[in-house]
Amino acid sequence: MSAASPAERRVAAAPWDALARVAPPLDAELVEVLGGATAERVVDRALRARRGLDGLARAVVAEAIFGVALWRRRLRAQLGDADAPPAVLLAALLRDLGGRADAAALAGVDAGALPPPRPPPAGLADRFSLPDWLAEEVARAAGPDAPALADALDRPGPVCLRANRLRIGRGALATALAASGIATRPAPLAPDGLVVDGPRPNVYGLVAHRTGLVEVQDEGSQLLGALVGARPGDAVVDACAGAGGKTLLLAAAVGPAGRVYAVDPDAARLARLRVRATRAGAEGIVSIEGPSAPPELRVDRVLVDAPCSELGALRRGPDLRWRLDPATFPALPALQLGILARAATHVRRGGRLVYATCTFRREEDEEVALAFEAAHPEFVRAAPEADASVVTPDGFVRTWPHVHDTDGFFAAVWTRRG
Ligand SMILES: C[S@@+](CC[C@H](N)C(=O)[O-])C[C@H]1O[C@@H](n2cnc3c(N)ncnc32)[C@H](O)[C@@H]1O
Repeated sequence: MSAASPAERRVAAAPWDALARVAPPLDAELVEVLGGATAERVVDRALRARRGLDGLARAVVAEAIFGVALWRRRLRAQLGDADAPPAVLLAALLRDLGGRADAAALAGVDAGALPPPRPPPAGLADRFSLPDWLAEEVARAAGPDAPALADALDRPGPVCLRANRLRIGRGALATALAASGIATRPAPLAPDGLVVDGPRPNVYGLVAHRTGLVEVQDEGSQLLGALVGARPGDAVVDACAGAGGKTLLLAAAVGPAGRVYAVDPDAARLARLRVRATRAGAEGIVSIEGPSAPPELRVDRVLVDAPCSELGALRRGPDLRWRLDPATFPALPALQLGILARAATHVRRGGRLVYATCTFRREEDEEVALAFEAAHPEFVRAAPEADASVVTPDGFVRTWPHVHDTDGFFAAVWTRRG
């Protein structure tokens, strides 16, 4: 068995002493999260029901609920009990990953309820608490790096911010954040990105956020937006805009003289996009509800941030892996190829097309890109304008949680023959 991994050490570093001050115990919340409720919402409700808690106790409530949600498979394996009650799983989290001798008392269970400790499991699925199908995907995608990738998916990742160029530059934003006690450093892969150093701040409570100076956006997501290469005055189609993470970046790049057509079939996501656009002062966004833009529209650049299996974004939630249904994956490549081919019709001659996903499944990534190229010789693969560390030998872009400390993204870039 190898030494403790960063994700395992992270559990051991939590301020577990504070759990003694958490009342009532978290049993009901642990039942909810193990039953399939969204971990973040369960934590919110748990904290609202215990308003008097100090900061450390609040932090430990989140660690306990997220920890049991994430590590459930590992804990059951170490207990040798697939039906262990939630409070016993919490005690096992504290003992077997947290290294706490007082685990049973802190978790509020009888010492006799905990079987003797076993050595940590060696297999990828049990050790890193992955469903079997995900362990197979991780092993297939990362080969000998599979334990490192699995470990990175078991950690929340840093908070990455994006300076809204319409309102402020990266350096000035860093100075403003420092004045609010938030230390940052420039994100190496994203020109407008700042990675937060130190404790996770409540970014949404900041004046800088309310006034549209800053967005929370993973560094890899910012990199994808930058690959589009949008310039001031450009017209861009964001073919799968969703709630607008990349739309807002594109709107900042094209500036007041440009246009971003934000297309998505999901009305609720587009509504969120419009609220965010107003806050960001992004006036050139035209939202289009539906599967595609009007057929006659021709633009300089098109981004297809396609719906996908989202395996590269699993560190965003400790419960996500248990809610995904791999039976839905085989239908994705045909959907992705259809969206890509339709969106490509909007690229003017000489214009640029970017296809992106947040997964590391080749079937949704390289294989979709290669099938598109084979059917559309008018699109020529272009060298991505990105740091060499994210460009694959085939000329695609790939970011990895365990290598770049970003979510796992894929991208392909083409130019339409002039
Ligand atoms: C990966 S998400 C987009 C995330 C967004 N670009 C961002 O940066 O925040 C994929 C989006 O594709 C949309 N979508 C689903 N089916 C679609 C289809 N057939 N055509 C176009 N978009 C679709 C979904 O509603 C979802 O918002």
